Amino acid sequence: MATRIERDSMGELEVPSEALYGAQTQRAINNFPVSHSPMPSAFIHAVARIKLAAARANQTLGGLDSARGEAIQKAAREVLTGKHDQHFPIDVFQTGSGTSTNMNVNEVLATLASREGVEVTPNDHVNMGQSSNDVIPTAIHLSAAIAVHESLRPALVHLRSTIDQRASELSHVVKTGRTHLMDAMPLRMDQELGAWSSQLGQAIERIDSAMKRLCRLAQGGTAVGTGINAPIGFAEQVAQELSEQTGLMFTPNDSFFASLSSQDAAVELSGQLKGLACVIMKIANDLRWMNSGPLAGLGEIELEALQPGSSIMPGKVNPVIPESAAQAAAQVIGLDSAITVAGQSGNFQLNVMLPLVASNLLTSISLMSNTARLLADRAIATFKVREDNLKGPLARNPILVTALNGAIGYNAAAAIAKEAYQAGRPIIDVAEEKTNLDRETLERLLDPAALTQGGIPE
Ligand SMILES: O=C(O)C[C@H](O)C(=O)O
Repeated sequence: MATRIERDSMGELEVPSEALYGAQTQRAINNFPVSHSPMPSAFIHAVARIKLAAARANQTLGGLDSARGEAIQKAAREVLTGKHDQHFPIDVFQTGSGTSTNMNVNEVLATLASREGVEVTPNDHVNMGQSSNDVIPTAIHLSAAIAVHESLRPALVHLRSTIDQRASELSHVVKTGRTHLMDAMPLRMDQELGAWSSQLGQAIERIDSAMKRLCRLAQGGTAVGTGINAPIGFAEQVAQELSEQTGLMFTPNDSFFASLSSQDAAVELSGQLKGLACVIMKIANDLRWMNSGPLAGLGEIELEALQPGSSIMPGKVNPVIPESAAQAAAQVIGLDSAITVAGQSGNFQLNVMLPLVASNLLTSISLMSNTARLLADRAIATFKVREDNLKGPLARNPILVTALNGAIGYNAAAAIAKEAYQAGRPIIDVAEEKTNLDRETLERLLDPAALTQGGIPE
């Protein structure tokens, strides 16, 4: 590979000739061959947004001349198109402050900006009025807030409205409820799907609430939180610039010392993503149980056939979308554990597990966004209900006898249920023999559809 010589405060080293980055990035590439996973591009773009906003603020407040300021802004906009993503190769498992990634962006922007015919340096111009210690926590909040706003929330709203649509189409379908996986009292399918919708609605509320804290930024705190080397008004102007860039409402946090040394808002959002993952897991599991069979399972629904299920068993079709969703949910729950540990890693004035928080949070948001759309479009919108399979077990369900508790008492009802179950007979026939309730009364009391309304059967 052709190389060129670059220099930093530690001396000289070789970097690939084509690389837009410089010496500090190359040192980090050499130092951290750990996961071979680079920082997510959404995170790099968030850092570029901060550099763009900082250049504008520095032009107004910090004495950055307009030629350099404009060149840095142009370079940042180019990075935001994604066309230079390959120039940000540093591993997630790097310095805990994310200094390597901050310097990677500083170096690439300085190279691009210098092509405009002005000398722009990574530390003095691109990083002016900033430290990794405020840039990286700001980029965590910014990148996560953008991802929630642009991807996750719309995907969750779409999943919820798809569920609501199916629920209203299926409000006539009555099925056997299950508790402990065992036959229980009946309910309607819109009630069952309505539970998923309500869970999702509340997950969205919790994520919306976490967004408020996420929109408070570290920028302006610089090295330890005092704001050393940043001009007065810098924090406010950067927050204002980022708000204009994104349409979100960012403000400086009330304590930069807290912003630099903690990751509480990221831990909170990750926790809400974990809660969402539990919702997704529940929906995925209900779908696969309902779809089980087609002959020897519950067979209540038929998921759309998307691919051959088996390499050896011809004709087998598996619930691949719920399986994918359940794995994504498991991953989010796992990533949250690492974020929880990282959130505790604030030592005095700096949290030192920031790149891990950034990467895991964005991965979780992306997994949940994509999963919500897949579940909506390739499972929930398209499953068919096997109504005939629902009717038979419903009529024979001995638990319907619960509706007779008021008329004949729990013990008498239990005896009827036991006999109906052992003899495999409809509950109504056994109840007619064993009680003095007439057929008409029993039909009314044991009507599965009526039993889905709640209240005391009359
Ligand atoms: O990179 C910086 O700006 C500061 C660094 O993280 C440090 O505190 O040592």
